Amino acid sequence: MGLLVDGNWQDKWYDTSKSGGRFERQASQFRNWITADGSPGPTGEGGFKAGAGRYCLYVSLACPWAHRTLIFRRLKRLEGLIDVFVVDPRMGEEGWVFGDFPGATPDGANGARRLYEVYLKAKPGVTTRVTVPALWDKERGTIVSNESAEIIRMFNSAFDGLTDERSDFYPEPLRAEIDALNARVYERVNNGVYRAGFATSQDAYAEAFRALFDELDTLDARLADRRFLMGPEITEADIRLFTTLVRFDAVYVGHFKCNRRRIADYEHLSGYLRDLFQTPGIGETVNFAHIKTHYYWSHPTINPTRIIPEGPELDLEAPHGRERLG
Ligand SMILES: N[C@@H](CCC(=O)N[C@@H](CS)C(=O)NCC(=O)O)C(=O)O
Repeated sequence: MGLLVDGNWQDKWYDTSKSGGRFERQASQFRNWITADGSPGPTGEGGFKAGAGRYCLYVSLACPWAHRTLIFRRLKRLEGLIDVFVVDPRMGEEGWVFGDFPGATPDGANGARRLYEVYLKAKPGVTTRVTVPALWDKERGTIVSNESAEIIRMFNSAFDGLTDERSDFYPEPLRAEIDALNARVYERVNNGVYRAGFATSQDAYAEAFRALFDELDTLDARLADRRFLMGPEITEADIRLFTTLVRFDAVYVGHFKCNRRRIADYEHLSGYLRDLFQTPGIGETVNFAHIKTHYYWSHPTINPTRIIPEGPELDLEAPHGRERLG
């Protein structure tokens, strides 16, 4: 775990000393957008036109943020257009590296050994954390974006002219409601588990823990009479929640001490998680070996022995009976 400072790699854990033990996630730095015609997107500069084979994605199969982009790539049928390179789940003193863990790949675009080399190629002298996902442009030799929330929006529409896939996970009439829900879920759930797990004071942990479980209760109630968060159809909000829920019982309950309840114990969230897992294109992107190995191996301040638990047994394949909900 570390970061680049003026282009130099420094092996450093998150600094929580100035925030009362609270983990504060830094904003992503590369914020350009791929668009259908290459015009600029909401942030950054233009010149990133959608094209087959021009872009590739660096991901970890362990990472919930990168996982969003993998699901969108699949649901939007972009596999033939955008290659994926998968880092080793064991993130050590050199940060993310390309290694030999089963299911990891070499860097087929830049031949790097460590992901930070790719960041340096994009911007020599940069000061940044080196995170996944990162969307690479082979033509311009730079990172288009390392912000998953924006990469999934690009995938949702920018390549539609090149595929026959017209599904829309961010439909116009639902946008305001999706944005509002995303904001709560990001703060309290997606990032909430990290705020609990990376807290270095009891108060910071307790604060994150309570907000997380209060929000899970609210979401559970919301799902009592609707199949997905916005109703009968899957939207971006579901995919964003899914990648946290699917890691919850396997990792966050134990490793991040998010243990008031398991997802399996929730009346509606449990079936909802199974429903999404069994949706074609979604379950196939889940790799529990990468997920468990990453968290339990890569955070020595939390788990110094690096022992990876054998359990739990999960039954995500079980029937969920949610089709009848509108
Ligand atoms: N805001 C980013 C966050 C990405 C992120 O933090 N990824 C983690 C993996 S789960 C990472 O690469 N962490 C390495 C680090 O912070 O040094 C996004 O959503 O794309």
